[in-house]
Amino acid sequence: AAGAATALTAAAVSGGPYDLVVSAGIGGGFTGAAAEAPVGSLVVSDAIVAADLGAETPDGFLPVTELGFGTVEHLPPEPLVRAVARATGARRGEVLTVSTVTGSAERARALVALRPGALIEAMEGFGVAEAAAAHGVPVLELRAVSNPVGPRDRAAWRIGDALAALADAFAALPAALAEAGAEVFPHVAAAGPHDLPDGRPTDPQGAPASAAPSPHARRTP
Ligand SMILES: O=C(O)c1cccc(C(=O)CC[C@H]2O[C@@H](n3cnc4c(=O)[nH]cnc43)[C@H](O)[C@@H]2O)c1
Repeated sequence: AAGAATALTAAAVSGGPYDLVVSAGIGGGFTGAAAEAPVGSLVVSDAIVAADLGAETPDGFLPVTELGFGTVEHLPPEPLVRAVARATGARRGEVLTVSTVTGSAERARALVALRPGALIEAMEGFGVAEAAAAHGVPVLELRAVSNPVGPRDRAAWRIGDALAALADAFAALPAALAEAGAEVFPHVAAAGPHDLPDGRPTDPQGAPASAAPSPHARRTP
């Protein structure tokens, strides 16, 4: 989140602001719920949810929104979610941000009871989404399932498989961005294909046609 905030600020100050923030990585897939995400599958967020941001009370968990401040979810643009799900084959659902990796079936059930639309949990998305929201930039979370959510079993983690699925998804992302196009990025479409901040031409997906790295497609820590 700190890296995303810093990169967004630096880009805005230098006159080449980002058009989209993507929080990507591996995560734990919920199983046994109405919808589930098996190991190796991909999930694209239709909501990025801070699942444990709030207060515990004798009567149960209260999200910060019920305490009267803050927010617990950010909603990526629907046309973008649709296009990314189609282009990558990802399941679409809620991506939970937690501060502790879930380690019991009881906690997994509690999370699904709290957020029945949850497909996957990870640790960074909500903070990244907060940074994007502060800059008015749309955000998306894309996760590949490395492990089932539930009793801790490090031997069951399949990080290599998940990262391979994520790399495949990124290869399909430019087509999804082009499909979502003007609906999600009207200012980019209005600027035309030759209007990158440094004047370089773009390819049909809006990426720089040259081999040089794009100011619109940078990675942050
Ligand atoms: O439990 C361990 O022994 C252990 C060893 C290495 C790494 C971890 C992590 O917690 C890595 C967290 C990292 O991966 C994402 N992630 C992956 N699976 C989950 C999950 O089931 N719940 C939450 N986060 C997960 C997370 O976003 C971090 O980037 C643990």
